[in-house]
Amino acid sequence: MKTSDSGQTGKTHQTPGKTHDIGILGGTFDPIHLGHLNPARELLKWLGLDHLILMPAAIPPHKAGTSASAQQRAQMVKLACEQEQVFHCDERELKRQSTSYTLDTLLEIKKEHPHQRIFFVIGMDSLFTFTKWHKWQEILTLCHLVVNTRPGYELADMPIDTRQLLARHQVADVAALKQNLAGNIILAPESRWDISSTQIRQQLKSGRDCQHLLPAPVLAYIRQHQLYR
Ligand SMILES: Nc1ncnc2c1ncn2[C@@H]1O[C@H](COP(=O)(O)OP(=O)(O)OP(=O)(O)O)[C@@H](O)[C@H]1O
Ligand SMILES: O=C(O)c1ccc[n+]([C@@H]2O[C@H](COP(=O)([O-])O)[C@@H](O)[C@H]2O)c1
Repeated sequence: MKTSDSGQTGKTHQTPGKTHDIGILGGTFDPIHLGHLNPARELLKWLGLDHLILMPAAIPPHKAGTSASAQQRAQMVKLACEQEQVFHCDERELKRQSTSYTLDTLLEIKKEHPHQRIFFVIGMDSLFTFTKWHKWQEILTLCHLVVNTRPGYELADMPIDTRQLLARHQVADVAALKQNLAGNIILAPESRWDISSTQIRQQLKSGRDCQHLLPAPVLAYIRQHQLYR
């Protein structure tokens, strides 16, 4: 598949008559799994997007390390995208030689698309640490945050910082979100997928079956390259 200068795969990004809003799901994707893809697919319709960008992090800011290399993780994301036209892989973070800060990525995208609204999609676990992210206030000047529910991370258990963040930035519905270019947080409808990359890595290591947890081509790649053993 062709890659454009921005590092994005060569699929069409904007369909005439459809929204030009940009949706991005960033992740370590070590490996990408159905807990990423299933809620992401449901979000498309809800947000009125025609596609979603999957952005593999080369050097994830808050993780001690990764098991698969950045190239292998990106390759698995690309395999997942080949299966579904609504997902596009953007490899720009792999091209930077530094920590994959979301702010840097958003600044680049905003420069390329100054008038487009950006929805940055995260899971509830990421929301709970968002106020520890690099220059998080500045991130909120560039995008809206769209938060997926995630088993094990309940609203009732949210840290005080997150509670205060939501008090200032949360909106109740997509119509309200679309009144602003950036700065809001919205909680997506309940979509519970009790799947994590950690769980998959552990299951693969102990020889257990994972085929119900990730796309078949991704599992085939893992086997072919003997990852997570
Ligand atoms: N099952 C899930 N439901 C909702 N969001 C998820 C789920 N799994 C991951 N996410 C979100 O997707 C983004 C990327 O996650 P990441 O690639 O770190 O996967 P992970 O399963 O959390 O990995 P690990 O277990 O290695 O920490 C994060 O914002 C995370 O919150
Ligand atoms: O910019 C930051 O400080 C920052 C801190 C933690 C996570 N992120 C981004 O959030 C996304 C999910 O991260 P992770 O570690 O849960 O895979 C991914 O795109 C990361 O680059 C970004």
